[in-house]
Amino acid sequence: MNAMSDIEIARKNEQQAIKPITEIAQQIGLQPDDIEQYGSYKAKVKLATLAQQCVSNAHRLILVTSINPTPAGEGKSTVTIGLGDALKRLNKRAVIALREPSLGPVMGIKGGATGGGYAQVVPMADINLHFTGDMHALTSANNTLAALIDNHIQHGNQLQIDQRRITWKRVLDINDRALRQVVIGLGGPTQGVPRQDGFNITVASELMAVLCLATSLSDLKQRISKIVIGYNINQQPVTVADLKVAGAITLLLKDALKPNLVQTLEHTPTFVHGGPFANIAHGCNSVLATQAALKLGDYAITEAGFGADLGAEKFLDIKVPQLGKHPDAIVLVATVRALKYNGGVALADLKQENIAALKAGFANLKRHIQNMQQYGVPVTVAINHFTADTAAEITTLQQLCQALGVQAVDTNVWAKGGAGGIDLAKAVITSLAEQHTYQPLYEPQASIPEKINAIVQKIYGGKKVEYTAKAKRQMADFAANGWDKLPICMAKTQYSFTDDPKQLGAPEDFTIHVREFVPDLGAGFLVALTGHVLTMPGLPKHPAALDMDIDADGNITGLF
Ligand SMILES: Nc1ncnc2c1ncn2[C@@H]1O[C@H](COP(=O)(O)OP(=O)(O)O)[C@@H](O)[C@H]1O
Ligand SMILES: O=COP(=O)(O)O
Repeated sequence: MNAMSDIEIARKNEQQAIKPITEIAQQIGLQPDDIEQYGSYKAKVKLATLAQQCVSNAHRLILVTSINPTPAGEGKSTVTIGLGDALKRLNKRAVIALREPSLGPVMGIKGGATGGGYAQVVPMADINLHFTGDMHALTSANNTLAALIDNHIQHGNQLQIDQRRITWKRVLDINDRALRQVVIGLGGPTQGVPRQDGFNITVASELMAVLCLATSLSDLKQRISKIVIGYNINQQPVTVADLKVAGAITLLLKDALKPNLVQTLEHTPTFVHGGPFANIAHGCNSVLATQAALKLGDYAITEAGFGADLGAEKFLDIKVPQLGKHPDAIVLVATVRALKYNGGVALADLKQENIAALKAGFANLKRHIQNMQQYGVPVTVAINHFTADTAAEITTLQQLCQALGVQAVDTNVWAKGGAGGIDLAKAVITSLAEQHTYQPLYEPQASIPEKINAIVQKIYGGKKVEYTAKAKRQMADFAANGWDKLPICMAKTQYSFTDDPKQLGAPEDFTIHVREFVPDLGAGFLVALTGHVLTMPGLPKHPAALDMDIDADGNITGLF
């Protein structure tokens, strides 16, 4: 009999075992008045409730990251959920914090963001589709700002905005390459002012990053005020505050700011909030959700997108200063399949045993281990077990990690849920007892090139950085504006330490090419666009949408 799909497992659980969200909230001390229900199984937590709680030093933060992934992903969300369930089985007060899905990957190639197998959060279809409306609120807020910019130009352009230098893009939460470059305002004087524009995917919007880093409604509005939407005819920055619309944009996000509460298949409380990708944005769920997990549980388990060179680096160097707490342990998810892929095996051949390729691809995991150890945080490797993995491959991988002094735990949460993560949970608990001194990668007052060099040389393993003439001009302008003390958010391919998605494994002595910067002053970081990374992905030849369906009774297939 074929294994049940993610959606089938979730549907069976939702019919038989899912608990009312009020019971899940009560598990972590939240009363009905502390939450706003969205149906029986989803809720938002009131900001006033969260503001009344405090983070105890006894509470532990566990960050889950991974090696460079195959296109399908290597199981960070799955392992994060399974680890939370395993800690709960060990009678620990575990609370999970995840990012929320974008419809782009859901309809595209990656699928949802609710874990998989028996390590999932539910209600799975609700969360992966429209959830509590946060993505739609962000899309509306972003595009309302875009409309207000063009309206300002239409009605006299008092701020003398240079329509050739508007950096604020429209967004949609869809992978749609046809919208990357568009012309708007056609049709004559009453239809707007013609100009070139384009769409990003909603999760790449600076408003997503602002929502994920804001710690209150007033902080949200202050951050929104600082957003640079473009430049005037004297090439001076124009902000949302200049347009006097920060209040309106904040108003549109008043509910989206509240963290969403759901549960795992094993009823572990889980906050799912904010969903920036880690290749084109900072890749971390919200500060508010992570703080909620820390305040309401003894063990907060959270994840950051793609490999540790992206999501974890951005968690540690961008989110931690806002969160006010660094991870007490890091779990690095590795899969035999992705290591063989990094060792040169084609996607179609990853199910065949190949010890030599595993050993070759191990260089990728080794670099990620050493990178995370640079921050002074104990690292445990979670081997996310796939059915095709052989005993020889698992043993080889464990021996290679042991030679580095790092424990690699065979983790089977996809197939067994929390029961498959007990060994990992015990290893993490042991690592939490290790004394350590946290060491950020760079100091905030370092220059932009110094910060980027630190990331490229200490994390990516590269040798140098080349900047286009435009990027060099921007760095000079940023220094003149006093923006150069902000952290850097590297926009780079998720498949490689380099900015070439085909360079797998652990390349050395390579150059990173920065083509331009985007100053996200609201979020409080500078985005460095490298290589050909896209902020509006396209759909693949066979998008997941082709395999989706819903029957007359509402039963969904093809969602994963
Ligand atoms: N051990 C496993 N065996 C089989 N499929 C898995 C396993 N772990 C994860 N998956 C599947 O792989 C996909 C990616 O998992 P996910 O946890 O979303 O990865 P990430 O968060 O790293 O992107 C999901 O469809 C999930 O069901
Ligand atoms: O930003 C990407 O996140 P995943 O690694 O969860 O796909």
